[in-house]
Amino acid sequence: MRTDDDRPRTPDRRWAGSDFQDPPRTGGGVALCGACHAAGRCRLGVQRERLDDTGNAWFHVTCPRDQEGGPNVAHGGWTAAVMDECLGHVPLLNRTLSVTAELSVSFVKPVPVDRPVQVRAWVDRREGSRWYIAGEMSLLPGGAVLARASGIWVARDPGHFDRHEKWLAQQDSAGSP
Ligand SMILES: CCCCCCCCCCCC(=O)SCCNC(=O)CCNC(=O)[C@H](O)C(C)(C)COP(=O)(O)OP(=O)(O)OC[C@H]1O[C@@H](n2cnc3c(N)ncnc32)[C@H](O)[C@@H]1OP(=O)(O)O
Repeated sequence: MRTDDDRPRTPDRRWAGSDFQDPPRTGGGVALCGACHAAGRCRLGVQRERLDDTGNAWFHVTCPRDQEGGPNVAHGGWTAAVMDECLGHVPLLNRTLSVTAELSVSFVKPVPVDRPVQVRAWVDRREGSRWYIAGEMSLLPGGAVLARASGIWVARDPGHFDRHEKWLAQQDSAGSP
């Protein structure tokens, strides 16, 4: 009987012909990752995104109730994931595929669930293939800062995921230690 562990690992047809630099987007302009494409929405609660003409990227986000940690506040993992997602969309909004190499998050205040918050993200600088990106999450409508993040995203060519599949197959064929 086939199990999840021996399913074929080649990317399925959702990615066929994709250049990974122009992923599917929601009506609110939100770029969708693989699992969220299947769900038809960003499961983290990112509802709108846009890049303005000064280089700032703006995101409207609501923490879903199923990401609650303490009473009525977000799990810290949700906050970190949203900052990874939003900051990682900045290269995509500039038509560049990248992956997160480093991410640092400061949790300034608890993030309320079921209440819209805003994330602003921007490029601090670029060096070689590295994008140094920062951002902050703030409460609406007052603008109190809830979280700050910064990190490094590394630009990748579209062969990144194929190379990973080959690397993984090599690991598997090497057998257990
Ligand atoms: C698809 C549509 C979805 C659509 C929508 C989805 C959007 C999702 C947004 C969230 C993004 C993610 O979570 S991505 C998922 C989480 N991240 C990952 O899976 C990444 C896993 N790590 C890796 O693949 C690798 O370690 C890399 C690519 C980061 C680095 O690989 P590498 O083999 O070392 O690459 P290499 O060519 O030697 O180095 C490239 C450049 O990166 C620098 N570099 C390498 N590692 C690091 C590091 N830890 N911190 C800083 N810089 C580093 C090197 O100095 C070099 O700079 P220079 O000399 O070129 O200047």
